[in-house]
Amino acid sequence: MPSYLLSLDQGTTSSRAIVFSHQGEIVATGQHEFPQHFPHPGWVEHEPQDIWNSTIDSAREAIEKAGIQAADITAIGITNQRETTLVWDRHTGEPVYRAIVWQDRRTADECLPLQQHTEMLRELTGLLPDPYFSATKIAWILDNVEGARVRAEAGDLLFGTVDSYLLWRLTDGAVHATDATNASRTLLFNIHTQQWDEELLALFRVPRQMLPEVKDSAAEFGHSAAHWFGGEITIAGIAGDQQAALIGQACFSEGMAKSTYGTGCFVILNTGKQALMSEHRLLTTVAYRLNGQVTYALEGSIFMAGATIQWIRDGLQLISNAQESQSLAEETGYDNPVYMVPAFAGLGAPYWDPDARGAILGLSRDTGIKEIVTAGLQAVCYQTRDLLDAMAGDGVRPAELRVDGGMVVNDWLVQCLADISGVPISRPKVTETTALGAAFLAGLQTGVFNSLDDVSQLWVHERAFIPELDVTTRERLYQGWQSAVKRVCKVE
Ligand SMILES: Nc1ncnc2c1ncn2[C@@H]1O[C@H](COP(=O)(O)OP(=O)(O)O)[C@@H](O)[C@H]1O
Ligand SMILES: O=P(O)(O)OC[C@H](O)CO
Repeated sequence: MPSYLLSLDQGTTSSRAIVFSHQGEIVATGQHEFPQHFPHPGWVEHEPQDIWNSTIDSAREAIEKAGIQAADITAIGITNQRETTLVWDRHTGEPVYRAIVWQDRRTADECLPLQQHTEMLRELTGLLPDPYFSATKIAWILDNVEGARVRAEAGDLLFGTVDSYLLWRLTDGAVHATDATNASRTLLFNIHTQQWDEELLALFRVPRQMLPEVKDSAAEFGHSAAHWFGGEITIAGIAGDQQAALIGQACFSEGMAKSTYGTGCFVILNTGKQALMSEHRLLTTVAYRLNGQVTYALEGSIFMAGATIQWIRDGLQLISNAQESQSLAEETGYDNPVYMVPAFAGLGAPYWDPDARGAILGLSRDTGIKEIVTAGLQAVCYQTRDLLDAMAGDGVRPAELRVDGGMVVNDWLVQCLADISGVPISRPKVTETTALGAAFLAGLQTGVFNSLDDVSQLWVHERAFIPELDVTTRERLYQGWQSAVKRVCKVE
C-alpha cells in the first residue's frame, strides 16, 4: 500500500521536495538553491532549466533519503512561486526566454496606462495593474523575443506559471494545465466566472491558445512519466505557494489567517465564499478551489522579508548568517531609532509603488551594525502591521495569525510581530506549511484524507507569542515607520 505523499515546492531562491507520511509528518527532504539573474536594475530572471533541474534533483534526493520507491508514493502535490512567467515551444519544449520572476519590475511603464482600468481589473481579477502579476510579463516576452508573438498566435507557444511548466515537464509534455489559485495571479483570469477572460486577454494582447486549462486545486493532473522517478506517480494537487501555506496551516474557516516569511511575506485571510473587495489596496484572490467550489481570500503581499536579511548578509556583509540577526536584535531592543524601508523592488501592499526605492533613516554617529540589522527585522513586523490594519479597515481582523516560512525560526522576530501588530501569533510544529499544503491537496484528491476536517486534525501548534508591549510604545514605534515610508514613496 503506498503510504507517502511527495510535495514539490518550487520557491524563488530554492526548490524543495518533501516526502510526507499520510499523517503529515516530514519523512525526508531534498533542497537545491539555484542562481538568480539580475540583467538590469529591477529585472529578475530564472533559467527554466535551473527551475527544472533543482526540482527533479530535490525530488530524487528526498525519495532516496526516505528509502522508498515511486510505488510507495500515493500522489505528488506541486506548489510554486506564483506569477513567475514562462513561455515555451509546444513542440520542442524549448523556453523562448528565461522565466520572468514575480519580483521583476521591467513592465512598470506598461502598467502606467493600465491605471485607467484599475476598477475593471479589480472587479474581474481582484488584482491591481502592477508588474508583479503575469499578464504584462507575457506581453513583454511576446513583444521582445523575435518572432514570439507570431508563433504564439499560430498556437506554437505555451504560457505557464511555474506549476504549469513543471507539470508539463513531469508529464513529458502531455498535460498543459494549472490550478485556480495560480490562474488567479495572472490578471487574465476572472475570479468570479473562473474562466480566462476575453476582455482581459484583449487588453493584455495575450493569445487564448497559449493558456493552460484551469483545474481545481485537488484534481487529476496526470502522471509523472515513469523515467523520472522509476515509476509513474499521480499528480493530484497544485496550488500557488502562499495558498498552499494557507491550506498547510489549516486556515479553512472564514476569518482565519496565515503569514509566510520567506523571501517575501504574504498574509492571506480566508474570506469564505465571498470575494471581498478591499478598500485598502489588498488583493482578492482564490484561496483554493475544491470540487468546483471556490474559497476566496484577501491577500497582502510584501516583496522583501527574508530577502532584506539576505541583503544585509550578502550585500552589506554586516552579518555572516541570518541567525545572527536574532542576537543582534536582542541587544538592540525595540527602541531603535533606525528605520529601514526595504523598497528594493518598489513597495507592495498596501502602497503599490513600483518606483519607490529603499532607504535607511534615523542614522546618527552612534548607529552601528546591530541597529541596522534590527531595523531590517523590524521592517518585516511594521509591514505586517500595515497589512493587518488594512484588513481591519476592510472589516476583518484575524483573532490570531499563524506564521511560517524560513524567518519564523527567529523567536525575537515573531515576538516583535506580536508586539507591533497586537495580534497573538501561533507557530506550528511543521513550519514547512507550503509543502504540507500541497501534500494535503494531493491527499484529498486520492482519498488519503476525506475532508478538510481530517486535514485540520493534523495541524499541530508549537508555540504562541502573545503581544506584551504597551500600546503607547507600540503606536510610537509604528508612527516612526509610517513617517519613514512617507519619505520613500507616495502614500495615498
Ligand atoms: N534566523 C533567521 N532570522 C531572520 N531571517 C532568517 C533566519 N533564517 C532564515 N531567514 C531568512 O528566511 C529566508 C528563507 O526562507 P524560505 O522560507 O526558505 O524562503 P523562500 O521559500 O522564499 O526561498 C531567507 O531570506 C533568510 O534570509
Ligand atoms: O518563493 P516565495 O516563497 O518567496 O513566494 C513567492 C510568492 O509566491 C510570490 O507571489
